[in-house]
Amino acid sequence: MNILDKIVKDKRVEVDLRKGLIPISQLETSVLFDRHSNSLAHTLRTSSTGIIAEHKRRSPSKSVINHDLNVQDVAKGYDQAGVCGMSVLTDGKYFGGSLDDLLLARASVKMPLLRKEFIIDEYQILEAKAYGADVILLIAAILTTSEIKTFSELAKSLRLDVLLEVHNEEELQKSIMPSLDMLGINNRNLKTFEVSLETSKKLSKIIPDDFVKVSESGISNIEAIKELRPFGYQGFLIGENFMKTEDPGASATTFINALN
Ligand SMILES: O=P(O)(O)OC[C@@H](O)[C@@H](O)c1c[nH]c2ccccc12
Repeated sequence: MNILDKIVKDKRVEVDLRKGLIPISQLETSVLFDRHSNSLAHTLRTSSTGIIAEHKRRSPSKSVINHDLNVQDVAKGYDQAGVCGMSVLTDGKYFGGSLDDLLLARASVKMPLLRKEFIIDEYQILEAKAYGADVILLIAAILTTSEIKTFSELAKSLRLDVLLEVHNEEELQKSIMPSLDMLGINNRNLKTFEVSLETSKKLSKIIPDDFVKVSESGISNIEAIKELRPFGYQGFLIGENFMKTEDPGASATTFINALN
């Protein structure tokens, strides 16, 4: 079993437990459920930098990245740096995150927040809304075409943006549909952890222009961004490069200043 299969197997158990404890009717009464969300796709379309900065304490590929920070400090730092949005990992077992991280980030900043999660059930989309997300991630490698359709349409009905992540042409072909806002090309293969910017370059050619293109993972310098822009990318998702430093916000500021 590869790591992605393991994560999904654990996730199904976790989601069933959550559902048993907190009914959907309770999620819908959250004060955040009626909050007007901010569109990340719109922000990226009008931005000159396109940086989406991630909060990630650890990962299966790198183990510990940073366990010493408060998510609210990281969020405020990223906000001051002028990033377009923040991605908050909410998976606990493999990434050391939680829905509380999302809630605390929401309480700290107004910018678009992405719930970075392995979504396999509609329930998690309602949770995303209830905990203050503006955007959800859907990972094509773990979903069927019909799930992508149902999940993205539910997200749209809640006024959440949808970032659909793919790693190869087959995943892209099975996923393209009008209920998506952004297409994310993951430079990291989630099954083998191999990282290559070539993945973004190669797949850019077959992404229709209606979607905002986001390049994800393994971006560690501004040269990578300059290399990817000519391929039509308007969004760049960066985690470890910022999170491995003592002050991710300051690192994002330096990075963005160098880009301008
Ligand atoms: O830390 P990096 O290499 O900059 O990558 C960030 C982000 O792209 C990565 O965390 C990610 C992309 N897709 C995912 C899906 C699940 C968990 C994590 C991810």
